[in-house]
Amino acid sequence: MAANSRFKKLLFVINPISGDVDKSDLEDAIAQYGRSHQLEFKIYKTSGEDDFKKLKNLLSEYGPDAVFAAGGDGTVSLTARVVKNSDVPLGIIPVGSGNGLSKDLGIPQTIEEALTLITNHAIKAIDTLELNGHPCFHISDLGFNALVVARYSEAESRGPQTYAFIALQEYLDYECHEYRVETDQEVFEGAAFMITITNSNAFGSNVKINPNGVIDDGIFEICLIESFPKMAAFKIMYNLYAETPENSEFTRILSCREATIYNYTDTLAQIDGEVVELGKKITIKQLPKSLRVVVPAE
Ligand SMILES: Nc1ncnc2c1ncn2[C@@H]1O[C@H](COP(=O)(O)OP(=O)(O)OP(=O)(O)O)[C@@H](O)[C@H]1O
Repeated sequence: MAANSRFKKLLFVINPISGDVDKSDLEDAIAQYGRSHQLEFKIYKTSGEDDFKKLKNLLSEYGPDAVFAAGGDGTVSLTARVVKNSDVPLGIIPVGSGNGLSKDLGIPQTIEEALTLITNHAIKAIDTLELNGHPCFHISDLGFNALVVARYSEAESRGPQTYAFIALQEYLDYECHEYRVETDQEVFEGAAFMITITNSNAFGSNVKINPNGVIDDGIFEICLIESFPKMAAFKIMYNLYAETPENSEFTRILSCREATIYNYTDTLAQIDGEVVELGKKITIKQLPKSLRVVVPAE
């Protein structure tokens, strides 16, 4: 991890709708921080249409020292795709509902504190993943959670209560699906409740699906929750929150450098909070140290 030079010119990507909160305070806070630290900056507000292309153009025209994503995991993922494989680092101001990657990177969770990383930070190069060519910067999964994410994206209200309500409704009738997971180390074949693919540790909800994952070690994890009797759900959840998934006989973590998953029934998949069509054969590739991120100085 490199301690880094001062940023002088910044691009902020603000999602006006993320986390269901008004962003005028955020814009005021950015303007104030910019004034007091003599920063040149631009704000790009996402529209949900063509943002990737517009941001790619803005990145090359404006030439910022860093790009800060102010939104939830979807906005972070959009901005990460824009700066990936460039020298421009990604900063995060967490103003979504989950903010998973920012928590895993130790980024402060208030706007005021997150802004201080502009002037006092380190830069870390992290590994990212691709699932059938779709980039993943935090967590992907197949099965139960992807179904809940799909229903949540269509829900009229947002927030953890809505998510928990949908999860409970879907859980009661959920049937596990059959998969085959081939990694460079081992093979799993059987029914699973969900399969999570990640370099990171926890979902935005703080469920530690992969407590020992290291985001820049060249290795990623496939976390299996195998088919289990409904009565075992509480114990599984307890062990996930307690960071002891190994205490549950229904969870298993495969560490690997590459993998192929056969999703025989083509169950739903989600990548960083967005539902994606991946088909029945999913090839997972790791791209070591392919994204530079702004993190707290040590
Ligand atoms: N101006 C806009 N109007 C409507 N939708 C938008 C707009 N800008 C971005 N979006 C949509 O917002 C979604 C991304 O939201 P994001 O993930 O950042 O916030 P969130 O869902 O509240 O937080 P989290 O992912 O942390 O739960 C994308 O689907 C994107 O298309």
